[in-house]
Amino acid sequence: MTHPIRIAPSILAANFSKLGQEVRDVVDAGADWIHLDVMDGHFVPNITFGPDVIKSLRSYTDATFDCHLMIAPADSFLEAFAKAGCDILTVHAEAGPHLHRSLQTVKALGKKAGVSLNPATPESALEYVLDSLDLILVMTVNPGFGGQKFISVMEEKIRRIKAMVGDRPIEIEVDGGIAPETAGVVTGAGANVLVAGSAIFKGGSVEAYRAAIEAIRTPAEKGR
Ligand SMILES: O=C(CO)[C@@H](O)[C@H](O)COP(=O)(O)O
Ligand SMILES: [Fe+2]
Repeated sequence: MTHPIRIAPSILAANFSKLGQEVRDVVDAGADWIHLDVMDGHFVPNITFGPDVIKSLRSYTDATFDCHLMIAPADSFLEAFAKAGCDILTVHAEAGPHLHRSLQTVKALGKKAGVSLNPATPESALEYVLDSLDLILVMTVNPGFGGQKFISVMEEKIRRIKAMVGDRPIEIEVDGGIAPETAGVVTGAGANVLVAGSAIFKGGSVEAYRAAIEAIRTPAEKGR
């Protein structure tokens, strides 16, 4: 199944003092989804924001809220993120303790379910949960921070995941170091959702965001 290319700006790189306006501006500039990086200072060595901040952003746009949960364990917080207005809840396979149960909980909350894999985690971790998934998030950097370099061996991993997915209607998302230079590489390997933080938010205006999104979308479309 072929999904459209989607550009999902990560607000981790936005101006946190005016997040609502940043979300509105980047959607006006052509963003398809808003990527929300939730970090707990335990699963990853950084802390960001939780469901209350997401809830306060919900009134700024109808765009899909794509929530990347870098928290362990995630299960006791899933309901709060669902109620905050997230559309997709992605948990890490490494966060445990029961990945299958986490995915069933997300589905029971009426949300789309995603699994993310750290760079060192093999794609075989997905084998027995494939039929519960709406999205697979391939980390192309180690999670925790924006502005890191794309790990090029992840191209092969995306390719293998694309083959595993087959005809299932699962979206393949990539996250970390996505920029005009890497966009075509990841879509050529099979990804269709491209998260980008620093490559989009560096400009600070709607016009700059529009140019940055197009600078990723064009090679992403060509790379397919
Ligand atoms: O999940 C993460 C980092 O853990 C990402 O979503 C980053 O926010 C991406 O930032 P860039 O690499 O695009 O600057
Ligand atoms: Fe992310």
